[in-house]
This record gives sequence, structure tokens and C-alpha cells, in this order.
Amino acid sequence: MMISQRLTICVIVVFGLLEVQSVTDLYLLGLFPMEGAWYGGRSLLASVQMGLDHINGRSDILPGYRLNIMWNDTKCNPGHGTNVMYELLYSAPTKIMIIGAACSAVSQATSQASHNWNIVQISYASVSPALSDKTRFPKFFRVSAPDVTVNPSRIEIMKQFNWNRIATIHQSLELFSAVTTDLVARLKDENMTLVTSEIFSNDPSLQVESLKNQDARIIVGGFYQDMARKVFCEAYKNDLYGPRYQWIVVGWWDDEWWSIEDDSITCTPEEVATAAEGYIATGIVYLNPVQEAGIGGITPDDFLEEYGIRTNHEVLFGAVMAPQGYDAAWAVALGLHDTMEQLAASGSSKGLEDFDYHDSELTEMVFESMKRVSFTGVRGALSFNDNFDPVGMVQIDRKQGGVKQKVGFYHPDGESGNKLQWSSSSPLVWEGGSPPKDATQSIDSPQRVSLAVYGTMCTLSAIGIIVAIVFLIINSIYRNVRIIKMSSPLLNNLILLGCIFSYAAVFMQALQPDPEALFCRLNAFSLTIGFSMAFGALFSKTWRVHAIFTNVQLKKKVVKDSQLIIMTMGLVLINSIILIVWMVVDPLYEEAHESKSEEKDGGDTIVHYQHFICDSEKKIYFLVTLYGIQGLLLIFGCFLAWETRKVKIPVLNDSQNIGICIYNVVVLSVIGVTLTMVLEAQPELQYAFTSCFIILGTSMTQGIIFVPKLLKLRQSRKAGSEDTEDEYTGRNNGGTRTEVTAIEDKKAIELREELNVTKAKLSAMEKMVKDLKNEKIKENIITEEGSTA
Ligand SMILES: NCCCC(=O)O
Repeated sequence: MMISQRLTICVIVVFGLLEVQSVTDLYLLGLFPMEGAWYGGRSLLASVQMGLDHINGRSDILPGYRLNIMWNDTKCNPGHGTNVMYELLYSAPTKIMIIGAACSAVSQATSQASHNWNIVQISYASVSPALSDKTRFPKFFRVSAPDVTVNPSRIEIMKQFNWNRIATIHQSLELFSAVTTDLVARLKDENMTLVTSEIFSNDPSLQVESLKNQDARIIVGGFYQDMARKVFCEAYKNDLYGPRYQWIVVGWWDDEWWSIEDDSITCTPEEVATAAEGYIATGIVYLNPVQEAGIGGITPDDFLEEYGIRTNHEVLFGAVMAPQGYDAAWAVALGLHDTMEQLAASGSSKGLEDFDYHDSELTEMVFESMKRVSFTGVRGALSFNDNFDPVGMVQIDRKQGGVKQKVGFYHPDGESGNKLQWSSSSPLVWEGGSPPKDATQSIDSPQRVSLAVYGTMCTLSAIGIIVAIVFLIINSIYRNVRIIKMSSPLLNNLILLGCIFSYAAVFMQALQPDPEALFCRLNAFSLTIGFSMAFGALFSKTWRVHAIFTNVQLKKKVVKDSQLIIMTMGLVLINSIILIVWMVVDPLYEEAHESKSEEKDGGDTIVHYQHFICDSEKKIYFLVTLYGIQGLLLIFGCFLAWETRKVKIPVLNDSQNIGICIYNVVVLSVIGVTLTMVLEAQPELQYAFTSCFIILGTSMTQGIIFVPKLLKLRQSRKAGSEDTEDEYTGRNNGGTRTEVTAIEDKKAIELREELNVTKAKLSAMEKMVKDLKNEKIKENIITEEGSTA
């Protein structure tokens, strides 16, 4: 080698050494969690170090300076983290800025104190909204956007899928409660319903169960990923997953957080993965989706490649946020570079290396420089807003087909209605074919009587009414004909009127909602009046037979029709008064009752079948009173009918038929009332049965009372004589109906009737005497046999 060449090399080496020696070291204080709830310190330290290496390799950034980091493990614990910070602050050399912490609680504790050392702090990972409070954390910057930033994107997603009932569950840390408080306020602004807001500290089992009990379908969760495994394990146990549920969680958990074996839970990773399938994660964008070279001269892919080499391609916890570590290092460098330039421009003799913890002037310069930082990093464009938080896009991920996929972005500055952008390469896939509903759809299915059944019953009733009217007409036309006259036509008319009222009750059935309960009231009135009128008349007639038959003193006992009519109408009046009082003091209303419920659409819809009951507060008292009166009447009526069962007195005409009617009404009423109560929950069946019993009882009553009369009337009309029937009159005057009515005055009829009654009693007495005689003879025989023996 030539001497001149050797000299040249020596000069280069000397100058090189001089240049190396002229580099001034600046020290950063690093806070990294290597354990605890979020222990991504290793992955973030690697990316920060990568950033510092790139910065130190650049001659245009902080020329003459070299950035170094002195760090320690915060354990994601605010107490420990603060202690670590003190130790680093009080050990030489002086640190010019703090990078960290990661866990928000540690960032809060340290940055609340660090500004007292006139030191600016920047976090690469903390997301708590609380850290945006500049009165508490005046010199705190961060490259990770607070988690509230993602709330507008969540609201936008909810609106898009028509989710209005939202539940939340979060870990009891300010980081998560602040996000939830912000979300709840936004839900309120959007008129959405907060189903429940569950908070847990270490064991979410009760809270997840409560979500299930309250039919929460869209659930927003805020917790660290160790708790995520617990929450989704509980969700698995409570069946709170699958196509009917949508979980929306934070976006900064690791990619395969569900597959980690976790001794603190009783679920397998597969079970956690099953429960987590389909969850949506909203987080800020951690890696620029555009492959552009940023401030470090590298694209996002270049970053990943070099980062992979530096970490030996290990899957490190928290690596998803690694780009933020790189960008944080650059933010620090650019801030200090700006300060350096400011110092130079101001002609100050100070350099960055002159910083000490009492130098508030230099701190203010660094602080102002940091506010101005704006660059494109590996996570995209980065600048700080008024709270020194970064501004950025939101990324939407979803676990689909077992892997986390990037399914969309939210652009906060996008046009309204166009802020959400769904990916076409990884579209949303809904397990059930469509997005879940925000609640179990509850459908009320009112069960009313069908038109077919109603029509059939009304037709039968109408026929019954027509027949009753025909009977009424015949009864009126032939009221003076003996056969009609002797069975008290006025009372019979009352029976027919009662029958018409009873038939009419069949029409009083609401086929549509009847909030005024008009049909309830009409039904109660027509049935009660109908029953008391018809049965009252039957009862009074039986009572007369009984009164005559049991009048053994052969004293004249005349019970006039008018008395019986008063008796019947008295009963109608009493029942009507009770009903009127009922309707006035305690009006009826139509109340829906659930008959049964049925799950449909795989449990997404519950159909509540409803039947309607005419109800009122004191209904029971009025019913007991009315049923009590009618019940006594029925019992007494039965007794009278039984007592008079052997009376076959032509003059009392239809006494036996009336007895049959009473038994018939009693039996049908008892069965009818019982069925009405039993079939309450089956409105159509109840109506059909009740109507059948009303129609049957009423038709039988009017049939038994009137058909024989009409037949006899027809016979007598055919024979041309009305009195050909000895059975009824006991005589035959051979005249026609017109002749008879013409020749017999009212007095004569009454006298003959009285005579007939007396005859009847006489024959009854004779029978009694005969029976007594027979008894006597029997006794004598028995006595004689006894003495002979
Ligand atoms: N982003 C990871 C750390 C979360 C927090 O404690 O802010």
C-alpha cells in the first residue's frame, strides 16, 4: 500500500473516531409491562428499539445525537410502575422523555407525577379515555387513540343492522368504564335502549348470566383479553353465543387470544373459540392499510418483515400494537428534533443534552414541539389533537370461520351515511343467514273466536229466536183457547222472552278488540235477564203446582198468574240491579291473558297466544252474588219439580213438562258454567261449548213447553173442536173454539177451573186415605202373624 493511501485511511479513521465521539447520547425512560393483565412489553420494546435504530441511523434526524432507552418492567401495575419510574428518574443519566406506559392504569399513575419532573411522556399503547384529561395528565401524549374513539363506529354499525337494544359488560377499571359511559351517552342520543350495564372485577359468571336473563342480544364488552377468556367461557356455559348474539369488543386483543390454554377457566380453548365465533372488534388502525413508505422510509410490509426478523418470528403477546411502538419512537425523535431546531434558531447556547428536571423552559419547548409533530408512520398518518391523542381511522375485525378477519373500516371524517366501509375481500358472514335481532321478537297473537264458529252459533241462535217469536205469536193469537189459556200464556210469554234474551247472548261475542268491553256487558245482561226471566217463570209455575198440591186442607188456594209474573219480574229486577251496580261501581274491561307461548325462528321469536277475559276488580263478589241467587233458585226449582213429579192434573196443564225443563236447565247450567271456567284459555272452544249449552237449554225449554201445546192445538183444530181432549179439560162440550169463547164468560171459566182444582185435590186426598187404609191393613196382618207365632 502506498504511503499516501495509508495517510488517507488514517485521516478517515481519525475523523471517523472524532465523529463518533461527537455524538451525544440522549436517554429516554422506558416503561414496559412484561407481566400482568396486558404484558405486551416485549413486543413493544422490540418495535420501539427498531424505531430508535432507524432514527439513529439517519443523519437528518437529531444530527449529533443518539437516542437510547433505559427501561424497566411495570408489571402492568400502577404502584410498581410508578416505583420503577422513580428509580429510573433518580438514576443517572437524566432522561429527556418517557416512553410508556402500556397499561392505562400505569400511564395514569406515572403521567400524573412525571410532569413534576418537567418531563414529557408519550405512551405507545394506553387507550383509556381518562388519559385525555389534560388537567390530570398535562404533559401526556399517546400514539394509541383512546378507546372512546371507536364508539362512533360502534353506533354506526348498530344503526346499520337495526340494533336498538344494547347491553354492556365491562371490567371494573376506569379504562373500560369511561368507554362504557361514553357509549351509553351516545346510545341515549340515538334513542337506543340500554338493556343492562354489567360490571365485574374478576369473575364475570353472574354478570353473563344476568345478560342472558335480560335477553341481551347485542353485547358490547370492555375487558382485557385474560378476562375475555373468562367472559366467553361463561357465555359458552350460558349459551350466550351463536347466530342470535353479537358481541362487540375492543380491537387490541391478540389475533388468537381464544386459543391460549388458560388454567383460570373451566372451558377448553375450543369452547372459548366457539363462544367467540362471530364477535366484532373495533379498534384503531394499527398498521397502515396503504403500502406507502412512511417517515422511516419503510412500508407497512417492510416493517412487518424487519420486525419478524428482530423477534425471531415469535408470536409475541401484544404484537398487534407493535407498529405503535415504532411510531412512538419517531414521534419522540421528531419532537426533539424540532426542539433542537428551535434552540438553534433562537441562538440559545443550550442543547438537548443540557436538559435537567428543573428546566421547565426546555420542557415547554419539547412540549410545544411534540404538539406540532405530524408524520406518516407505519400505522398511517399521525398527528395529535387538542388532548394530545392521535386522530385516525377505525378498523373493524370479525372472527369468522375461526380466524380474525379485517371486515371493514370506519372513517370518522367520512360523509354521513358513508363512514362505514365494508371489505369486499372479507365480507361479513352471518351464521344464521342474517344479522342477529337485538331482542327476542315478542309477538302477541290474540285468539278470538273464528268467524265460522261465530257464524254457525249465531245462525242456530237466530233460528231459535225466530222459533221463539213464532211461539210468541201463536201464544198471543190463541191465548184464549183453553189449551193455551190454561197454561198461563203470559207466563209462557215470559219464558219465550227469556229464551230470546238467552239466544241473544250468543251474539254478544267480541271478534275484534273491545276495549270498552261492550260485548262483555251486553253478554252479561242478556244472559242474566234471559235466564232469570225464563227460569223465573218456570220456577214460579212449578211453585204454584207445589202450592196447590201441598194445600191439604182443601181450602181454596188460588195463585193468580199476575202474582207469578210479579214474582218472575222481581227476580229479573233483582238480577238487573246487581248487574247495574256492578257496571257502575266496577265496570268490566277486556283483559288479555296469555294462554300459551311458543318459540319460533329458532327461539328468535316468541308468540304469545292471548285470550281475552271480561274482568273487573270486584268481579268475584258480583259473580258469587249472581251465581248464588241463580244457584239457590236452581236448587229450589229442582226440589219443587221433584216434589210435584207425580202431579198429573189436566187443569195444571204443563206441570210435568215444566219439571222436565227445570231439571234440564239445572243440568245444562251447571255443565255450561263449569265448561266456561275450564275452557277459559281456549276462547273458541269456550264460546262454542257455552253457546251450544245456551242454545240447547233454551231450545229444549221452549220445545218441551210449547211443542206439545202446538200439537194438541193442531189436533183440536183439525177435529174442529177445541175441547175434544178430555185429558186436558175433563169434559167435552162439543162446541168449537169460537162457540166456547162466545158462550162462556170469564166467571164461568174461573169457576170450572176452581172446581177442577178441588177435584184434583179430592182425588189426591182419596189416594192418601186409600194408602193409609192399605198401611193399616198391612199393620194388622203383621200384628196377627206376630201373635199367632
Ligand atoms: N392497549 C393495551 C393496553 C391497554 C390499556 O391498558 O390501555
